[in-house]
Amino acid sequence: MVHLGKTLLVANPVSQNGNGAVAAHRAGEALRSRLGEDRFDLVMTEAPAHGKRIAEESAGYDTVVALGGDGLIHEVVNGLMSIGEAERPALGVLPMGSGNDYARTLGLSFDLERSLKQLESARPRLFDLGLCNGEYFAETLSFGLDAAIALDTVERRKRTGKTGTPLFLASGIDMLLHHIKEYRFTASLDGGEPFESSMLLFAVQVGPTYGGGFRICPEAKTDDALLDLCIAHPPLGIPKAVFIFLLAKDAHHTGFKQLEFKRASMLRIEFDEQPPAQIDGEPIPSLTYDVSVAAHALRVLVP
Ligand SMILES: Nc1ncnc2c1ncn2[C@@H]1O[C@H](COP(=O)(O)OP(=O)(O)OP(=O)(O)O)[C@@H](O)[C@H]1O
Repeated sequence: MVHLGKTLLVANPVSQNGNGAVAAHRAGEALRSRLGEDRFDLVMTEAPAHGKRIAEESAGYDTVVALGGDGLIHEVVNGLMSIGEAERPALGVLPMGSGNDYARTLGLSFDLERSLKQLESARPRLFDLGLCNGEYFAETLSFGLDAAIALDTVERRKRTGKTGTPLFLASGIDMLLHHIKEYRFTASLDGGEPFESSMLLFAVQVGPTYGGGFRICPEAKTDDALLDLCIAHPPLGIPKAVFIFLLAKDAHHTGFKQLEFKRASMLRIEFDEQPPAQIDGEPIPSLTYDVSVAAHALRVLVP
């Protein structure tokens, strides 16, 4: 644990429907006793966007551990990336979200005691980030149907208290049945000739999953300096769309001819009409998206 160095724990007390608060105290006690009083601090986020501001000020630390879900990790990553490389702390994660896609990509347990043990023996590795319209993403950026699902889960969780896969399945089925829509776009990959097309879903992934474990780009690697894309083209009827969506949970969707898989380190997408769009589960509304990979940009602690 000494290898974490001076450590700041940034915890979202409202993550996972409020479980984050108790988990933060437990993790805080464990880390403080192992690292020592003078090498550990804990700050709870007080509102959306606070996690980013805390991380922006973390240059004196060796490690910043985010305890929360993908939303908090997104904020902390963006805060860390505002610090110059030489002073930038490494990122650690204690998963306490409802989707936990980044934690899944890192191979972390969702059980706090186990993830604390994993952090103890973790080693830093340089991982890629995505960058979209000036905002970094750790795992996922997507447009259309899958973004509508991701954004719907936030409202639905408040309404129903559902979390994890049941939450994403409920949102997914509802969006597929009632909100499936085509969007026309012009895209250019790696500075190449722009092409026009239509999509129902367009995912740009650093890691393989989104939506609480849907393996949309199963081959995506976090350190290959490339973004993995999955584009679902119309026509795609509702029954088939539901079928493919369910198959994607276990990465059995890749053979369908409506799905196109690509890799790029840079892309520009212009939509005719603003689609639902999410970046690590948070909305990112626009008509034009300039996306690139920030290769090996962040030291991340992995077991
Ligand atoms: N004290 C707070 N009060 C209200 N919202 C907060 C607070 N701290 C952070 N947030 C916001 O809570 C949102 C959700 O947090 P987080 O991602 O940590 O958990 P989650 O939604 O349970 O998990 P996941 O993103 O994996 O589904 C984030 O957008 C964050 O900005």
